[in-house]
Amino acid sequence: MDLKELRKEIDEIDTQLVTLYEKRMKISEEVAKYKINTGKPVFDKERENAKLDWVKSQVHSEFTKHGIEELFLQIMSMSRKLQYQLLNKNGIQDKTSFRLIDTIENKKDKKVIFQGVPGSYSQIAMLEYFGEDVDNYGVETFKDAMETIKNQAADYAVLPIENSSAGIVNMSYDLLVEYDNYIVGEHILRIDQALLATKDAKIEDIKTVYSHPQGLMQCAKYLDQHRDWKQISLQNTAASALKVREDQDKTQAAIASIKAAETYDLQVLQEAINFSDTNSTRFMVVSHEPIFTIKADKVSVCFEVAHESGTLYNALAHFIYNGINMTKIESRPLEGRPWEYRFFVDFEGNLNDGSVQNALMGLKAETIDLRILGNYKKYEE
Ligand SMILES: O=C(O)C(=O)C[C@]1(C(=O)O)C=C[C@@H](O)C=C1
Repeated sequence: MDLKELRKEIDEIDTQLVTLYEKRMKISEEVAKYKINTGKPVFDKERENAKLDWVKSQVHSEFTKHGIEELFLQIMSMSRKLQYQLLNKNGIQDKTSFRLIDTIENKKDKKVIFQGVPGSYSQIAMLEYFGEDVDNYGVETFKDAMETIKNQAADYAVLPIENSSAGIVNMSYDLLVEYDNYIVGEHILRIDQALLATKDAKIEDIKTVYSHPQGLMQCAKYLDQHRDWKQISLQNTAASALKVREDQDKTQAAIASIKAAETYDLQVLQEAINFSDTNSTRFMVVSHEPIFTIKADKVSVCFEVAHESGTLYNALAHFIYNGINMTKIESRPLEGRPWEYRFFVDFEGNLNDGSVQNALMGLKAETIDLRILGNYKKYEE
């Protein structure tokens, strides 16, 4: 047979497949109506597994068993998506506990905390976001910040979540899971690390350099040129500046902000020592209240998936099939369960959008412990 004839045969089979697919989806619509009336969940894992076993038993080679399984996974996934859409149209939404408010821009009269001492990047980010005259104070650890917000002793906390050169701040991710606090805003700060020392110090005097591990990492190339310097990690960059000031030892230096040099009356021995000239840190603004505004255009969620082939793929399919743009995915190890992970996903949208509600409904049914971490306005310069 020539190619033309073979393609004609394929076209005939495809015509049947398309007709059958449409017919199947129409029945899925009827199933959705039944489920709307009875409250039965859309996702029926047992039924899907039985179906997959059966279709595999109908074909012969390993290769076609795998292919038919893939095909039916996709078909049933589309069928579920259609059903979630219909449920959503009928006003059956997963009630998120999020409350729509007019604005969080009313930042006056709010008490805001940051982690660290004055002069820290967190404080600078906080002042840029909330304004110079906001009522604020520093707490010692990230956990203290989350705890203070939980107890409502302050309204908002500003914590770093990611640096453009050194990557995510693990602690912030883990604390978002541990606490029922929510992201209500974000701010990006350009980070220019400087080498600070006492007023009488010269570069040749330096023997020890203090900073936050991220500060040391961001300046790795510069520190490589001074291999004889001992590197010591401290709680944060500004705390390193404070140490140098308190010790008044000209062999010590700190990697911190220029603002920290002003705050602690130190000398800037060298400016801009970070290796990336676009070095910046993204901070999150956290509140105890699950609130969002109509202007919010970014959603952060996290979830676990069963340790089975295809589960993450199927979960992420809810973004694709709802036309949602996923902007980030991260994973963090699960405590006590080696080599298992919790996934953190950021995507564009508002909790009021039908497509977002639809995706969340699907995700909730098909993942484990889905948490909506926040819906907030994306940072814009
Ligand atoms: O049988 C059902 O309950 C359906 O909703 C149909 C269907 C399918 O398309 O085959 C879709 C979703 C369920 O998870 C199981 C099966």
